[in-house]
Amino acid sequence: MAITFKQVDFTYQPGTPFENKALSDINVTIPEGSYTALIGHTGSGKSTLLQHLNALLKPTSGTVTIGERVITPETSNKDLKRLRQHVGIVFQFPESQLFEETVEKDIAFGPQNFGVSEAATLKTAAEMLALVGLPQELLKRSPFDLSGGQMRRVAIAGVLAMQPDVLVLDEPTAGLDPQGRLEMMEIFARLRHERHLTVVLVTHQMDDVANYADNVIVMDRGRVVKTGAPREIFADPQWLLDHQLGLPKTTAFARQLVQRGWQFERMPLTEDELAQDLVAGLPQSAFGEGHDHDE
Ligand SMILES: Nc1ncnc2c1ncn2[C@@H]1O[C@H](COP(=O)(O)OP(=O)(O)OP(=O)(O)O)[C@@H](O)[C@H]1O
Repeated sequence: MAITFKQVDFTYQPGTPFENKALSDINVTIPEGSYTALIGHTGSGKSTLLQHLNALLKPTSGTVTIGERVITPETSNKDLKRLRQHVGIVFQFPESQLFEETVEKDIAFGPQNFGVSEAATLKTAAEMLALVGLPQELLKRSPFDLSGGQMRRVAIAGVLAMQPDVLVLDEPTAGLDPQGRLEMMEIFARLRHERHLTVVLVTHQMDDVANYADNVIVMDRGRVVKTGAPREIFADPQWLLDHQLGLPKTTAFARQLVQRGWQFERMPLTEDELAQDLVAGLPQSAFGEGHDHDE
């Protein structure tokens, strides 16, 4: 499901002393099936744009087309339930929204609200728990007895239980340890392929952008200032610095090598690319006996 913004402005609390224009003239498409990263320094408008993806906020002017549905400033709040089923948003620290007595009931809550039978929703809950990498014995436990990382996975399972076409993630790894972060990011990558999801990731982690995204939207002061593949976005470090953004660690390291005379045919973005390029650029004598350089 693609989502397209046309000439979208959004102003918080218009006509009051707190009036704040958070989005200006947004024209951008999130292509169906893409893994789109939304980046920009703090206060640039990412969360505001994100809330337009399922009409939690409606544009002050312009249109947002979500699949077939066109959202305008006049769109009524009624009748948005279906849309919200198609676009699932995992907000920051989603575990804070858990509330049911058991994990199973929490995951089943959304589909039950849509009138799905209890038996079917409990089956879905079990499936979704497995999908986020948690064991079935947690189903009957209270979500409040789980670790923070497990609680977050349960909350994500609850969003997935609605079978969304688009999964929107607002800094989903915030506060997790490195292993937890990696596992979480791998779950999203797997889900994207298995369930043919369109993924939108709001993040400050440039390594995650380099490793997972195939499309990037850069925001600055309420405007989209650049869109493109990660390689295009990370090609100009000075531009990134000017917009208070960094480079992926691998690219930053590769730049250090370039300053010392190393030549890359393309700037490596991921550890894998860096390792390949380094090995390809080293003389055979750098390797132990028996190593096949082209392996
Ligand atoms: N409820 C609100 N009322 C008024 N202004 C708001 C509200 N929410 C956000 N803003 C303002 O809108 C602008 C964009 O904020 P937004 O939260 O979308 O940025 P962000 O890029 O998501 O930031 P962060 O990376 O810190 O989460 C900021 O100037 C912010 O202060």
